[in-house]
This record gives sequence, structure tokens and C-alpha cells, in this order.
Amino acid sequence: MNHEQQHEQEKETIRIGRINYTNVWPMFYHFNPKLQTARVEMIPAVPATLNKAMKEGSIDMGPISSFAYGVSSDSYALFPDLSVSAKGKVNSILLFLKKPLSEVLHGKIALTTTSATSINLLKIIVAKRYQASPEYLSMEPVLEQMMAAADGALLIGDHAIRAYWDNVQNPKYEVMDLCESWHDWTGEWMTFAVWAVRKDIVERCPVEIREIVDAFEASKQLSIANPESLVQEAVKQIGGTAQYWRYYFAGLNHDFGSAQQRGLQLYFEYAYELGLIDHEVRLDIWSENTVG
Ligand SMILES: C=C(O[C@@H]1C=C(C(=O)O)C=C[C@H]1O)C(=O)O
Repeated sequence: MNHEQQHEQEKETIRIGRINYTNVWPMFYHFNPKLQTARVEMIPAVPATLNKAMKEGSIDMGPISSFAYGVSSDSYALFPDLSVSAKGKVNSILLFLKKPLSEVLHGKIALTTTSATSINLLKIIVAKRYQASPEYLSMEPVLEQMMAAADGALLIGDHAIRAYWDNVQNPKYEVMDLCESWHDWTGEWMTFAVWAVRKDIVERCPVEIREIVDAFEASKQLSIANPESLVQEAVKQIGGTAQYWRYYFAGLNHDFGSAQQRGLQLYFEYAYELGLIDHEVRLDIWSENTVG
């Protein structure tokens, strides 16, 4: 074994979850997994699966539902300035309605099994903005099946985008954008995903984690500088028009500054107030200082 191979062998392997929805592409599209200090293994899945894998420790870091961070905030630190956020319409957190909202609020709503943040966002909006308490069912993200069982259906990510396109072609349902509803009601940003890292890994591998944070940040900056390459890739892989994807990516924000944090803090306050989370959540942002 030569020196280089030996060095490669000795590197820690860091297991990174990758949400398999388009909304995280800016952070992954230019992410170069060839790092100096670590080997990287990518595990693609929907958010709910990654939330569980993080909790169990079968992945070390990556984007998870903000709600899942809130539930396990003692065990995780947050990466600075990475998120999936929006202010106003997000276009992929959609409640499809078979009847007027006022009736759906007293009926049944089917919730996608792939989400954690958005299903609780819906519960918060329904309980606090509309003072309603519909019956909730948890279902796989297949709109027609959900609508056969319920009066409304919540989809997220690419499942929501595809269902929206079908509904434009063949209109059957009213569509409500939950991020727009949150913003109209509170005036705040909403953060759907945060980049979390297990505290045990931060303590063991601070140098590796630093390099990975930088690689995500570099990918994000390249994507901001050249949005068109993501747009073309989305058309190729998922379909739809370039115009749609330009609009979609322009509506997303991947920062996690004080404005996004304030919105998420309010979400956690409401989640605690409604008993959706059993403790108050403090956002614990990772920095070199906190790991010594
Ligand atoms: C904006 C979105 O955010 C996603 C919503 C999530 C949730 O509801 O738990 C988790 C991760 C995000 O990527 C989306 O999927 O459309």
C-alpha cells in the first residue's frame, strides 16, 4: 500500500444524509466529496427517513427536518448558514383541497409520511390561525389515494411539485401554499430543513466537520452564482420547464441568518405550546468556539 492509499484508509468516514428532493440541490450539486480530511458517504432518502437515521446514529450529519432538530436538539448542533427556507410562497409545501378550506378544516386531512416540519406546520396553522381540529391520517405521498381517503392532502418536495403540475393540466383541487399561509399570518420566514450534525461526531471529528461545512457552503455559492446549471439539470431529471425551475429556485433561500432563525424560533414556540414538542427549543449553532 502506498502512502496515499494508507492516508485514504486512515480517514474517518462521515455519513451524510441527502434529502432526495430538488430543494436541497444548491448545497449538493457542486459538493465535491473528495476531501482532504474525511471520506464521505452519501445516503439519499426522504426527510422522514433521514430524521430517523440521524436519531439512530446511522448517519452523522446533513439536512433534516427542522422539527426533527427540535425534538432532538440536545444531541445535535446546527451548521451555520445552511437551511431550506422561504419567505412567502415556497411552492412545494402544498395542501390540496377537495372542498372549501372551511369544510376541510372540519373533515379529514391526509399527511405525507415523508415530512416532519410541514405536517406540524399544518397542525400549528390549523389550530392557531383557524382554531380548527380536523382528523389527521398519515399516508404515502400518492395524491389520488390520499384524496380517496380524506378531504385534503398535504404533500411536500418533488411529490408536491409533480402533483401540482398534474393539477394544472387537469384541475381538480384548490391548492394552498403553507409557507405563504405562515407568512401572511406571522410575517415571518419559515425554515423547513436545517443542516444538523450529531454532537458525538462534532467532538470526535471537528476538523473533518469544518471541511464538510466549507464544502457545502462552496457548493451553495457556486449554485447562487450560476442558477442556470441547476435549472437545466432539473428539467432533465424531473421534467417541467426551465421557466418553472427558475421560479422555483428563486423562491427558495438556503441561509440561516437571524431572520430565518427568528421564524423557526416562533414555529418551535407554537409547537411547544400545542404539545407537538415536549420541551422548549433553543437553536444551538455550531462554531469552532463551541467545540474548543
Ligand atoms: C421546502 C421543502 O422543505 C422540506 C420539508 C421538510 C419537512 O416537511 O419535514 C423537510 C425537509 C425540507 O427539504 C420541501 O420539501 O418542499
